[in-house]
Amino acid sequence: MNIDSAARPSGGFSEQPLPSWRRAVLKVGSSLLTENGAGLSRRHVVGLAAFVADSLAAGREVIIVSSGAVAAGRAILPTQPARGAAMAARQAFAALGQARMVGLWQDCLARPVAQVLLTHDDLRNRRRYLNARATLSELLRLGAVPVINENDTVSVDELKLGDNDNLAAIVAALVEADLLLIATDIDGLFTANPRTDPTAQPVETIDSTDPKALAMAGGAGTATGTGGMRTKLEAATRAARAGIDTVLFNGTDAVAVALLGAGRLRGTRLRAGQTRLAARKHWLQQVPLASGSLLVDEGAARALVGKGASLLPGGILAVRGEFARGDMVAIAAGPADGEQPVARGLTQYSAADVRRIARRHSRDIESLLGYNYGESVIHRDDMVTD
Ligand SMILES: Nc1ncnc2c1ncn2[C@@H]1O[C@H](COP(=O)(O)OP(=O)(O)O)[C@@H](O)[C@H]1O
Ligand SMILES: N[C@@H](CCC(=O)OP(=O)(O)O)C(=O)O
Repeated sequence: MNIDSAARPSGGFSEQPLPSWRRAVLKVGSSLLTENGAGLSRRHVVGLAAFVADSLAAGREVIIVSSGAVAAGRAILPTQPARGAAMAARQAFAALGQARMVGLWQDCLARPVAQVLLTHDDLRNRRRYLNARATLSELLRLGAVPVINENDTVSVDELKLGDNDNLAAIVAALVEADLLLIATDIDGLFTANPRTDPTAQPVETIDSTDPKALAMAGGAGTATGTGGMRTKLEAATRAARAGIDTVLFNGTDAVAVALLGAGRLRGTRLRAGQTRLAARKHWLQQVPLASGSLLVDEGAARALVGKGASLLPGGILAVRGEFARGDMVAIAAGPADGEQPVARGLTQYSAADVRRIARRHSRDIESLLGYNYGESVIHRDDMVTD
């Protein structure tokens, strides 16, 4: 690709390698989908969609988190909200504009686009969280492009995620993305908001959790945006906790967008400082144990500890107590008078289900239960050994 880096001023940012990735979440802010608050515009979406299409063609996976529903809806029925009803008006605008926003992505992408609307509740409730994860994996397997937004029409004030930067970080952890790409209307992070401080300097790379980064960030630059740099840095911190790097770049800059496709970043890299697996294992250690537990045979215990294998139903001898799908359960092995803790992990099946599939082959799960959530009861990535 021949990219003329000198074609456009870059706010002082030079080029650096983009961290390598196979699955990424791309967050696109309202300012990139709208033109001065006057409804949707494809101007910047076309370039971002081309980046997505090229990435898919190269065998990568991209999940889009897109804003713009409220801005689109506001332009469809421009009206002043009734006094005290700003929230209801915003929710109504979101309902009006959502379909058009997703339609815009579909217009610009040849692959089928799938609308996914999430609320804070969906992401806090472990069963719904796991189901959202399963749906997104299936969409990716089918070759669709998920376009996610917050379900603004049903999100109540105190439970709202409120900004799509944080939503994108949660989704990145949910789908175990390698990278969170945030497209916005500014070249990257500056030492202060350059729209108000002419001495602001570009920051090309910084640790996501460095308190200096958050101190630099100000609010939104336009009436269309929500949260400004602050929510982007919160999102980077959140992604870092899952071991995911974040990059910020200017989605209005066609050169910066094209560079991404060539594995180059002109913008800010926010480093996670730990690998995804290390972050996940650390997080798993912190999750409280459910009251139930699993007793496994010696062969299964050896496979878990020695080979880092997943726990299959065939190696489970007994189920103690009760737990739900998604709970953290303890795994033990050994004779009744000398059981030893072996590992702990997030179970794909409830206690009642495991009682029915214990000692059986994974291929029998579907016929025994009438459904299946995968061949393992606990996947190795969801497990830490004691
Ligand atoms: N330190 C900073 N560096 C860069 N931009 C900043 C900074 N502090 C505040 N901003 C503002 O953040 C804006 C981007 O956030 P926002 O308007 O919410 O965009 P989006 O719609 O893409 O989420 C920039 O246009 C800028 O005005
Ligand atoms: N869910 C809202 C977007 C909220 C939001 O975070 O906006 P932005 O800061 O522009 O990414 C919408 O679709 O309009």
